[in-house]
Amino acid sequence: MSGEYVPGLEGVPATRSNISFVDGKAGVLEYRGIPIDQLAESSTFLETAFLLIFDHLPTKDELLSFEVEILGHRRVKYRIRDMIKSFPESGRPMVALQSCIAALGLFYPLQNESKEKYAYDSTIRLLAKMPTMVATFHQMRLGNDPIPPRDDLGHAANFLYMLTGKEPDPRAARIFDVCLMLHAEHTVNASTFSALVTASTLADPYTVITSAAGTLSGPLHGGANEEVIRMLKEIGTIERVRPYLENRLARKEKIMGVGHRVYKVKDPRATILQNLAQELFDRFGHSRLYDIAVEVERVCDELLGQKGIYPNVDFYSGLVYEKMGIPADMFTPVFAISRVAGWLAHWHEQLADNRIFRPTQVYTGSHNVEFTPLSLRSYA
Ligand SMILES: CC(=O)SCCNC(=O)CCNC(=O)[C@H](O)C(C)(C)COP(=O)(O)OP(=O)(O)OC[C@H]1O[C@@H](n2cnc3c(N)ncnc32)[C@H](O)[C@@H]1OP(=O)(O)O
Ligand SMILES: O=C([O-])CC(=O)C(=O)O
Repeated sequence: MSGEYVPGLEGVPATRSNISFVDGKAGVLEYRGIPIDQLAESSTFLETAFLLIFDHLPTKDELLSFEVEILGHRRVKYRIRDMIKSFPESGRPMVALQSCIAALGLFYPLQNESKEKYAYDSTIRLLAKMPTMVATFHQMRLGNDPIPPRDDLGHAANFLYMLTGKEPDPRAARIFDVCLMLHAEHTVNASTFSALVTASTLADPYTVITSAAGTLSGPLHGGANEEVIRMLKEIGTIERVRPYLENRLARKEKIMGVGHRVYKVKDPRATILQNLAQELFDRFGHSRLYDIAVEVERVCDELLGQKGIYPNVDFYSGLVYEKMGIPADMFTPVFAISRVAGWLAHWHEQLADNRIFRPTQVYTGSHNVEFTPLSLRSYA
């Protein structure tokens, strides 16, 4: 075994998995072997979640009963709503979501049921309740009562309704459902790795997903979608794109929404999201931020293309969400209500062949250092 330290574990396999596949040079992403563009064209988020978690496309009956079960678990206990009400309105929605997921573990501990039933029920609860908890926090921070889920609306449409208070246009709801599918899974990314590590200790599923959600929130990972919109607004006009990017690079700052550990070409999800953004703008009115984003992509290709840095999934998603009336600080929670499908799939896979994660380190400290009594310590 090599003891070589690899920063960021680049290229180091951390697990064996048959859930998804990425070819970063060809720009290919597959879930259970199915290319992402086929799923985006023909599937739904819940069908894709079933595929990821249960390793096959559901039959009609399987899909119906999965959808019905999720629909039946959308509501959250009034004590969770009370807890959310006590959160500061200015608090970050990802922290609120993380706290809510952890709290689910208090209300739904493993009791007398079999581990298999508990795993299944927890899977349904997390998929069903996370959207409601995200929307509840948003309504409550605005001083409103939470909007209860509507049984006549599908998963995506119901979330948009609970979040914005408006029933979405059916095509907008379908576009949002495709966004959920595109974000559902992506091999051993940072948050999934967190989920695997926590799962490997045999922690309960709510703790596993809490770990993963915390990791997703960072600006180098899922938090980048929010940063992209801020950046586009800060740039403000097409003329300012090049000087803005050049200044940022001169200060050695990253450009948000571009670059990827695995993709060295444009992320296939960014291509689909860009097409969805264009469709939304054609139907519901143009966004000047979209023109700025296209120019940022063009100038980034010029300045960073030779390093293999191109738009990732976080680059165009915020433009789609903004057009749907989703506030910027909700973009990462939206990512989480989708990615929970992938986290759960990896949790199931890890438990099927578990060994606790316990890597090693390259120690760079001293040895046999003599203890200095407090009265003699001075670091001036
Ligand atoms: C859902 C997701 O998680 S998708 C990723 C979302 N994150 C972002 O959009 C944040 C911006 N992007 C980044 O910070 C990075 O590209 C990451 C975190 C995604 C990948 O990081 P790593 O694989 O560790 O790449 P690393 O940071 O080592 O960069 C390699 C080189 O490319 C440069 N680079 C990478 N990304 C960027 C960027 N966004 N802007 C400018 N330069 C970049 C680095 O400066 C470095 O250059 P150097 O070799 O001349 O020093
Ligand atoms: O794979 C990664 O490192 C990040 C990413 O694109 C994702 O999690 O969707």
